[in-house]
Amino acid sequence: MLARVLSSAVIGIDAYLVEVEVDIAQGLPTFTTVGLPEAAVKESRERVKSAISNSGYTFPADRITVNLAPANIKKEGTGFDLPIALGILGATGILPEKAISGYLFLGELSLDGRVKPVNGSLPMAIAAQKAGYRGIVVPADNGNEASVVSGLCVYPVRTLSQVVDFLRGFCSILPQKTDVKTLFETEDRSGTDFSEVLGQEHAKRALEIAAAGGHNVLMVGPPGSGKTMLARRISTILPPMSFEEAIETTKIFSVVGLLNRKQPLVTRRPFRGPHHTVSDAGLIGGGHIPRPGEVSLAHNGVLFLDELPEYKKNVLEVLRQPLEDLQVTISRAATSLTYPSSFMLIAAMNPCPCGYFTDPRHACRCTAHQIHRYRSKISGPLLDRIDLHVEVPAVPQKDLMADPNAETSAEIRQRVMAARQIQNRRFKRTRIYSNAQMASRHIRSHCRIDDDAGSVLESAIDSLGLSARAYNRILKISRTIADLEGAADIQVHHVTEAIQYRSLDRAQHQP
Ligand SMILES: Nc1ncnc2c1ncn2[C@@H]1O[C@H](COP(=O)(O)OP(=O)(O)OP(=O)(O)O)[C@@H](O)[C@H]1O
Repeated sequence: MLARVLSSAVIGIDAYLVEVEVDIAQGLPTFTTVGLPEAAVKESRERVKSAISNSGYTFPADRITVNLAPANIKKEGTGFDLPIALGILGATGILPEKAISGYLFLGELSLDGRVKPVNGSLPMAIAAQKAGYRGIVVPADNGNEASVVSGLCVYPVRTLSQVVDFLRGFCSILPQKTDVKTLFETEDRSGTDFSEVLGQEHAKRALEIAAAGGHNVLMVGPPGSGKTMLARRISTILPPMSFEEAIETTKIFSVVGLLNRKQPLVTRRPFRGPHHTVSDAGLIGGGHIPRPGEVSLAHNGVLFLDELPEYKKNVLEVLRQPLEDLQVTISRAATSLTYPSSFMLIAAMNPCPCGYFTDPRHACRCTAHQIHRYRSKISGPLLDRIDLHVEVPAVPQKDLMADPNAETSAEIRQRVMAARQIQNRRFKRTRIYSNAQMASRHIRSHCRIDDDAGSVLESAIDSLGLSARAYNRILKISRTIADLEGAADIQVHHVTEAIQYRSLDRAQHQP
């Protein structure tokens, strides 16, 4: 006897449909799973056996063959437990074939028959909806997440026997619905605000420009000057996430199993701050079947690397691909997966190994050679992908008084959003979204400067010893500064301000 049950599995952040075929034939009792199952899928037979028996059904003492089709893709995870169990119950005649068809099933089984949550239920629900299924049966703990998808009935279940009763028509299950709008409205803005950062007007202005143009930033300053504090507040001035962005980021969190079950949609831009001991696999993703790393978990949000020179050289080098391509491809012998990784990089470092080179209140103990060696840990190509360099000096005592007139994140965000709207119009019908992503040809057409601004820029390059690669960076930042002002043309004062944000190019020439 043969039964077919539909399920789904994830590749990267997208799901594909899997047909679970169960054949029961007379013979010595065996249980074989074919179709490239990984260890967790092979082990499912033990869980399925106990779950069926402990739910009050008879487990057949026959030869059972389970085939997971398509057979050429590796299957991993525990989500096939429920469909395999239903297939066995279908093949033994407990469940009529008609009852099973039209639904997609996923769920891990515990030995007593409870249905436990699995990773990736959001992409699987999207796959079910696209394929036109009438419903998806998911573990109750995944119900919130799957019900974010509109146009699909999501049936949350707690036990195997509840699923069987539902399919046999002995009980009904109310489809779960989530009003996606409320997820955006009830969003907690985390309680942090730019107005809490005292002084540091120059750094705040730089971060506003960075947020407006999607530029990467490197902050340089002594310990305790507020670099971490500033970085943590960046997401409060970025534009709110769109629904599409929220879905993309949520899919990544879903496949890694990091989704908060009560907040099924990531509606707040992620902020990821991996420690400097992170491995290259931890940062960009890896593993036997590649999993997304920190750069993908920061997708549509902020990746904060504190103490940048402390990260291992190979870790900093692998950052170059996601920074350039906004996605990372991880290749393994068996498979090659691509994960999105469009994030804003906010890096921070001390100006020297002891940290106090620019702090008037502390004497710096470092030699010129030590400082040079420390700074040169950040390679030219990486530095090249960071548009803004910002000096964050120690805050003078007089500035450490709460300022009742300090601008709030909401006020700054208004300006950021206005500048983003200008960019949306500018880059309509192109594949780029912000000034930071402009390639040379875009810079040529959108960052034209008049003769006055051109001569200011040229003399800055000569007198400050700026590298040639700084030229395009300065033009991009000038474009964003002009957008923040609502100016159609880049003017001299935009260029003059932008030049200040390439301080490390200068430093390289003055070790
Ligand atoms: N400008 C500031 N306004 C208000 N508080 C500040 C400011 N700068 C520093 N602080 C206080 O000092 C603490 C330490 O700051 P923070 O960790 O941001 O410094 P940092 O520059 O990142 O230091 P480190 O280099 O050691 O990481 C903050 O939690 C905050 O309480």
